[in-house]
Amino acid sequence: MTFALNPAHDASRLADELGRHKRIQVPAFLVAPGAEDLLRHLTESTDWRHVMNAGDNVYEIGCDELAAMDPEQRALLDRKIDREAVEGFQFRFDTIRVPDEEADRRAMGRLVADFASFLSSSATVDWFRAITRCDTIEFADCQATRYRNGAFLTRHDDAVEGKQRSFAYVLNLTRDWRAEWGGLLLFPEDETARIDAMVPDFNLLNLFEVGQQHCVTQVASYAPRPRISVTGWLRSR
Ligand SMILES: O=C(O)CCC(=O)C(=O)O
Ligand SMILES: [Fe+2]
Repeated sequence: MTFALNPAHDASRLADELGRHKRIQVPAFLVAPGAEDLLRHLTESTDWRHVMNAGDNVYEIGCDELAAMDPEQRALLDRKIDREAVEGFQFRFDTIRVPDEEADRRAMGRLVADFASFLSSSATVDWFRAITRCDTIEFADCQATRYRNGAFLTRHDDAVEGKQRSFAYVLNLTRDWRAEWGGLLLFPEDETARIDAMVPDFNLLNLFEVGQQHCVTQVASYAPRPRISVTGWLRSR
């Protein structure tokens, strides 16, 4: 599969909106078959890793190992994570990571790695530079994420020393999602009483400037499907 940007995007309108609001949503981001293939590929993938943090440390475990955990140990882990999430930075979700280097992406030989290469190609980087009015962007890093029931990511601002991230992107792939299923991207500093939510949708790109507090609300216990996306940051080297 070769990926292509939807030719109907109006780059200067998107750039104006992003300049004004520091975040935009771009529906129908890819020419549709590319997004369909990516969703199928990720839905069928069996090598997802469950990642979670304890303070500054990140831990991961195969999703099959998580499922096979002793129930008491699992309950302890869940309780610890929930306690930390109350006011701290905490996350738990599933990931498939894509390496940053083009040669390693090729060697990975998977559609999600091809997508990362497409995002980092000179034509797509030029498009991102035009939309963001940020000429320093050189490549996109990339991971697939899957938020199953109970997954979440508390507020944070994506600014990490040395990573040179300018904008975050999230290509949402899940179809027919309902807001009450959770998995909403929120910007909690907007206002205290009333804030906007970005609801997942198929082939919908969210793009936002690094430095804004944001979070992903917990996917409800009753959500019938996982929230699947491909996400990362536009970076310079
Ligand atoms: O999945 C999303 O909507 C946002 C993800 C995010 O903020 C992150 O991975 O840092
Ligand atoms: Fe983030």
